[in-house]
Amino acid sequence: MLQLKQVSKAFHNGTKALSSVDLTVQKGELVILLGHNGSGKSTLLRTVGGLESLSSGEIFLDGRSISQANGKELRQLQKEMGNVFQKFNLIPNISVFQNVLFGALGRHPSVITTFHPFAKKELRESAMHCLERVGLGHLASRRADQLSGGQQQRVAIARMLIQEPTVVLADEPIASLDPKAGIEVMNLLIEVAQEQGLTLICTLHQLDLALTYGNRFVGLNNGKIVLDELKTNQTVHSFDRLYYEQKEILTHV
Ligand SMILES: Nc1ncnc2c1ncn2[C@@H]1O[C@H](COP(=O)(O)OP(=O)(O)OP(=O)(O)O)[C@@H](O)[C@H]1O
Repeated sequence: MLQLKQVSKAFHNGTKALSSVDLTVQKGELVILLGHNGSGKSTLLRTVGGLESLSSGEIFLDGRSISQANGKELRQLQKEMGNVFQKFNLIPNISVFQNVLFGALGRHPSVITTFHPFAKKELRESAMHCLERVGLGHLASRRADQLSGGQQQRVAIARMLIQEPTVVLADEPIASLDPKAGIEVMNLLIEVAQEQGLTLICTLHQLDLALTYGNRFVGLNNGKIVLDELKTNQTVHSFDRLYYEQKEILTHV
């Protein structure tokens, strides 16, 4: 379980990106974070991921504080949280297979044992299994920069899977993709999250896709939570209402 308690974040330039955010996400929930540009979505994900300090408040993963953790504790917590970014962040001039192995560094923290040509058989099998899971086993030896955007994001998902996280933080994972590739990647992300019981927090700008994929919707405006709804039969109607009556608080679609 992930818990944000009265989380606020102000940057040095005075921008208040998050204000008194309270949010509890249960294991296995698929939360879609909505909000217009600058509403605080990325900052929220970065604070949960321990990449950004808090101005006040506290964040817990299964009762352990992320925001108060020391270096070693934070690295342990970060191993349990996988990231998928808008920019795929692959290493361009090495193979797809080696990019996936990079995700295992959290579990096998020695670069030598991870990347040695005779890296542990179990680790190599695991990387191949993750690549096959995202439908790219046949491209294992190809250079990462020779893949399409959709394929690169699949590799990023395989790299996240080998890490064996319990929580996945996905920041606009399909924003760089064309609509068809974007839907394929979202389908994959949701499938693997459901298969493995992962908790997913994903920012999206498209309300229609949010409704398709989320089972809970959290809306941010000016760093504050202004919407928190579970998906029910009524959700579509409530979104219609929110969209037409208060669309400025959600997303410009
Ligand atoms: N490192 C930083 N230094 C100063 N201000 C920042 C920094 N990062 C973000 N901000 C500001 O904090 C606010 C929230 O930004 P954030 O990136 O979290 O929004 P967002 O909802 O993810 O936006 P987008 O949809 O455009 O990605 C914005 O006003 C932004 O300009």
